[in-house]
Amino acid sequence: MSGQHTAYLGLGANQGNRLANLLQAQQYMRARMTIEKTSSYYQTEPMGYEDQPKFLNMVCRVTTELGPEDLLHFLKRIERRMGRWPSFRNAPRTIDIDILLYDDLILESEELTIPHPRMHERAFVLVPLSEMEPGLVHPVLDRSVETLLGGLRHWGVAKQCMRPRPTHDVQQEKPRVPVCLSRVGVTSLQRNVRFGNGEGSELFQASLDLFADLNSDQAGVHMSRFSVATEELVHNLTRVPTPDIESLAGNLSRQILKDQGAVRSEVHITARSPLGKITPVSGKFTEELYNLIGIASSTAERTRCIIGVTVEGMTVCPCAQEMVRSNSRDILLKEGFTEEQAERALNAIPIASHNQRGLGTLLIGSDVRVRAESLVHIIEASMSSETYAILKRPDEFFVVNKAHRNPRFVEDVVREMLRLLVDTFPDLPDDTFVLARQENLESIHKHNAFAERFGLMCDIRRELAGEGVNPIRPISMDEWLKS
Ligand SMILES: Nc1ncnc2c1ncn2[C@@H]1O[C@H](COP(=O)(O)OP(=O)(O)OP(=O)(O)O)[C@@H](O)[C@H]1O
Ligand SMILES: Nc1nc2c(c(=O)[nH]1)N=C(CO)CN2
Repeated sequence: MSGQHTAYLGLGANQGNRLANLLQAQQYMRARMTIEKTSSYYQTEPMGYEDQPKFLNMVCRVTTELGPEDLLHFLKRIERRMGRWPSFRNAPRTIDIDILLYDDLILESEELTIPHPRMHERAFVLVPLSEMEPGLVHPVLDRSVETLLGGLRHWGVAKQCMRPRPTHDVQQEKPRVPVCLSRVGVTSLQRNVRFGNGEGSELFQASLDLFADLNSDQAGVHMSRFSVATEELVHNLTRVPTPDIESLAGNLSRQILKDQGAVRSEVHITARSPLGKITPVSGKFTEELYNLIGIASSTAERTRCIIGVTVEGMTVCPCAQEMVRSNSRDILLKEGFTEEQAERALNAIPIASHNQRGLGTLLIGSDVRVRAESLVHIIEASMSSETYAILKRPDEFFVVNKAHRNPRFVEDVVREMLRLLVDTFPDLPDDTFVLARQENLESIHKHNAFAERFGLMCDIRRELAGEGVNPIRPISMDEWLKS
């Protein structure tokens, strides 16, 4: 037999920690099958040999590639691994796993009978099975599980509530330290998210930070329930594709606002995204990963969204390059070159300097849609050189040469990003929020170098046009999101 088969398995335990045994058995089973559905857990009176502790029973539906005999042997090995050794029929056990049904198979061999020869007379099998699939038909008796159960006189089974029931709600209690909190949240929640539309969607690995600002009557309590509610919300909203990262951030923030009765909510999503590129000289295809960023903030009145990217590139230090150049000039003069010859030589060849991996970030808050890929290209073009995941020798030379002909400080990169942004998107409205940031992982220092500019598009445009600086302090991202 090959392919996938559907089987129903009955599990029982009446020794040791019964629930732990049933859960452990399922964990072992997953190595060779997918557990598609499980019933509740039932406390059941022992049948057959009655002088023994009560059982905990459950059934599950699985799919497996194992044939019936191999499945039986696999299950028996799990039973042995869990400390069950052959004993008398119906004896107490740490775990018992029976094959109840296997596709529509009817089989009777020396070691295996399918359907299980006693399943139709056992309430500890039929009750959980009918909870899961009442209409399932016994292929030999040609009756549904529900009908078979109706024919049993004594059941002796009781559904178990496995959830702990706390006597009081700790999260609603007055805190021991009487200080109000401003906001609560969940950070670094890792999820796979889908972006796309009806025609197709792509899977991205994402990290989410979610916050709710508390109003005065909530501010005194803990709100740690937030994390449970939020995990569920994120699970539900990320199962289906969303058109883009800002829509997902917006949907999440609106829902948190509603669910938590918060004054304001804020969601930050970072997703690792691929972008295809061709290497500059060898023409090889490479896939670069960059961080796609979606931020949303919701109040009862409005939702503000920001989209952006963080991209890696390379910068060369202009300051060190100037020192090397001046030193090289002195050497050339000492060697007998004239001032003019030395200058010509220095202009003709690249000059050494230290260089670093730079992280450039551009964030845009606007109702006008900006493609993330466009921002990636703007950031890359603002550094000394873009970098590539794959570099053949000629590409490596190209990147080093380009970077050394194009030295830039972090401040230069930020200014260049803004110049290119304004030039590339002349239609972005004046009230668009912009943040440009460069962080260099310095190679000759132990610290990073950092520069940032945030504010409104109208002010940046005015400055770029040489029309002066707005005397009012530029609006920060936090202020813009809250405005
Ligand atoms: N459908 C089946 N599922 C599991 N074992 C089966 C099945 N049909 C036959 N057997 C055989 O029954 C043997 C005894 O099984 P097991 O030790 O589970 O018995 P038991 O749990 O004491 O009683 P019961 O079979 O009534 O549940 C197994 O070694 C196996 O060869
Ligand atoms: N309640 C209950 N009784 C049993 C069980 C069981 O799993 N539950 N298993 C048996 C032998 O497989 C015999 N008797």
